[in-house]
This record gives sequence, structure tokens and C-alpha cells, in this order.
Amino acid sequence: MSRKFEGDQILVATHNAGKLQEITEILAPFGVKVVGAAEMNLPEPEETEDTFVGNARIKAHAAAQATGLPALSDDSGITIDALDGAPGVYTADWAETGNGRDFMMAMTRANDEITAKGPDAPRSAQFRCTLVLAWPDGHDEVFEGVMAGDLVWPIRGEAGFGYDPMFMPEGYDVTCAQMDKAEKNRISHRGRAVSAFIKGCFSG
Ligand SMILES: O=P(O)(O)OP(=O)(O)OP(=O)(O)OC[C@H]1O[C@@H](n2cnc3c(O)ncnc32)[C@H](O)[C@@H]1O
Ligand SMILES: [Mg+2]
Repeated sequence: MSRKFEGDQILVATHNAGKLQEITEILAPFGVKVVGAAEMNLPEPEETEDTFVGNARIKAHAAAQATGLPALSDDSGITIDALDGAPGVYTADWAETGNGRDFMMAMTRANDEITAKGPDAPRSAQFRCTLVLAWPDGHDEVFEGVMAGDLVWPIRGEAGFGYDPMFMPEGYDVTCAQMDKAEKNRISHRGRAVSAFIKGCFSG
């Protein structure tokens, strides 16, 4: 049970439906209800920092200031070893078309750029997630999670969101888009970051 959140509700400052669903499912067994940024009519702030934690702070503090409630944000993305960590904080930007996001385009670009590095280029990558819990008084807490894996081609699976169809976690022979939701949450960058948040805020 929560020590810190009134009514065991938490505002999650994201406009990404896939993230919101995963965070909601991970927190459900702890009796925590999640309210999303769209439900609160919050605007999407510009992500102007060049680090995950910087952008996560922008999103969380904007929501906490606008509502007067503690707000949890998620800034995440994929770092590709063969591309010196790109796209990193620009993971969402690789999918932008000016007319919505196209993840087939983004995944094709990732595969093409790795392939261009030559046949020996590593396919290894990491999904990274930084959560920031911002309080209306301006202080914040940071929680992080990483999942290592390989980028496969062609893409596989229909579940999940974003780059899931090309990401095969270490020790698995299926992609995140071929996994049971609960299984992805158990091993994912987001699952690990939310576990750290739970330890920090809901236990003891
Ligand atoms: O900023 P908010 O509103 O939270 O939503 P967003 O989708 O813009 O989120 P980010 O700015 O953090 O960009 C993260 C990008 O990384 C991708 N991503 C993050 N976690 C992922 C996951 O678990 N599976 C697949 N793709 C993921 C996601 O699709 C985005 O393109
Ligand atoms: Mg974003």
C-alpha cells in the first residue's frame, strides 16, 4: 500500500498508450491506479534535453506543476552498439514523419544503418528507461532500468508497440512483440525501472 500517494492513484506523465498500459499493469498488483496525461488534458511538453533523465524531468515537472500532484514520467529509447548508442534520446524522432509516427520506417532505418557498418557489425542493443517522479514542491526522484538484446530482421510479432518487433531480449528466441505482456514487463527496461520505483515508494 502506498505511503505517499493519495487515494493510491498516480499521475503518469506520458502520452504514449503503450507505456501507459505497461505501467498500469505493473502497478495493478500493488493496488495503484494510474491516470494518464491525456486523461488529465495535459499538453505534451517539448523534449529539449539530450539525456533520458533530462527529458524525463521536463515531462514529470511539467505535469506536477500543472496539476499540483506528484507525477511519474518515462523517457525511454533504444541504444544500438554498432551506431555508438544512436538513436538513444532520439528514438521517437526516428519515427516522426510530420504526419504521425511510422515505426516501420524507424526500424528499417535502424536495420539499414547497422547493415551499412558491414557484416561483422554487432546487432546488440539496449532498451533503456528512466522514470522521474516529480513532486509539486519541485524535488524529484529517478529510477532506471535496462534490457539488453539483439535487433533482428525481418521484424517479428504483432504485440507491444514501437520497436518491439525487432528487439529480441538476451536469452530469448522471440521478440518483445511475440511475448506475453506479463513476460515483457517482468524483464523489460520499463518493468525494471518501475520495480525500482515500487521499492522506493511502496515498500517498507
Ligand atoms: O514522451 P512520452 O509522452 O512519454 O511518449 P513518447 O512515445 O514520445 O516516448 P519517448 O519520448 O520516451 O520516446 C521513446 C521512444 O522509444 C520507444 N520505446 C520505448 N520503450 C519501448 C518499448 O518498451 N518497446 C518499444 N519501443 C519502445 C517508443 O516507441 C518511442 O519511440
Ligand atoms: Mg516523447
